[in-house]
Amino acid sequence: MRASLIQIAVDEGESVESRRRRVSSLVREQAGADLVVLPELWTTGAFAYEEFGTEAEPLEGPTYEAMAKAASDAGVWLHAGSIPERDPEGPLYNTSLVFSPSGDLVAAYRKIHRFGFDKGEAVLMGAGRELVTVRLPGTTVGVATCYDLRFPELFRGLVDAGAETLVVPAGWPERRRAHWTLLAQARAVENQAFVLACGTAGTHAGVPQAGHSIVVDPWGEVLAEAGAVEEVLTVDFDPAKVATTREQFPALKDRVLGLEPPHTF
Ligand SMILES: NC(=O)CCC(=O)C(=O)O
Repeated sequence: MRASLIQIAVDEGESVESRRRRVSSLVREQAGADLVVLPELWTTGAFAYEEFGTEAEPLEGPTYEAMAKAASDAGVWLHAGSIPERDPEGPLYNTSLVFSPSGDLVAAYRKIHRFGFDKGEAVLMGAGRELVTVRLPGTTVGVATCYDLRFPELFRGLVDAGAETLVVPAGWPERRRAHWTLLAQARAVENQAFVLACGTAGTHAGVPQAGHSIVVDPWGEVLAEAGAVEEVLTVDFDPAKVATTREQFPALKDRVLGLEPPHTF
């Protein structure tokens, strides 16, 4: 299976419309890949809080239209990263979109863990409540977004739902790049799954982005890692390695569930 992670530079000098056109072209150039992955909130930037409201779009808005067309033009499965979604009956959401090679929307995932503690995304957006997996030929993909990477129970839920490949679009800052790499490897090892984590490059809202998109195999080996600037990271991987890893080192089968409540002495 060939995956291309497009690590987009999200800088303030470029308009959303221009970036959308540029990203559409980049997706089209990936014809021949099986799966293409884009980062989190690449239209605005994950830290450009002031733009969430002004650039929010309905689920089937301009980014949906552009990405559906780009996926079908390229004939690829496209995890189009996330958009600030305006729900006509609710708050904004940080929503990921997944398209089939014919350009049909096959999944939408509203980010569950919002970043910012008492500001930013955490107060400007609503929280999703549903885990999402998508059946692709050869592998079941579980989706999560950026800050979700810090919450192992979400990923274990995806594995329990059949996920073998974990796809994580992000807008991760340079300041915490060490956490990004470590957490991507940890989620791969503990879940014996591939992790495809696609971040942004550039600087927006004064926050330099980490880049360093990464693909990790179920044994925790880094198959490919991007640098700091905009780049397409292409990797070939064998989804069957999930089953062999889980058979040969069956740690997932040793889980002990339903423990008694803690005993405090
Ligand atoms: N956009 C995000 O979710 C940022 C997450 C982050 O910076 C962190 O977890 O650290």
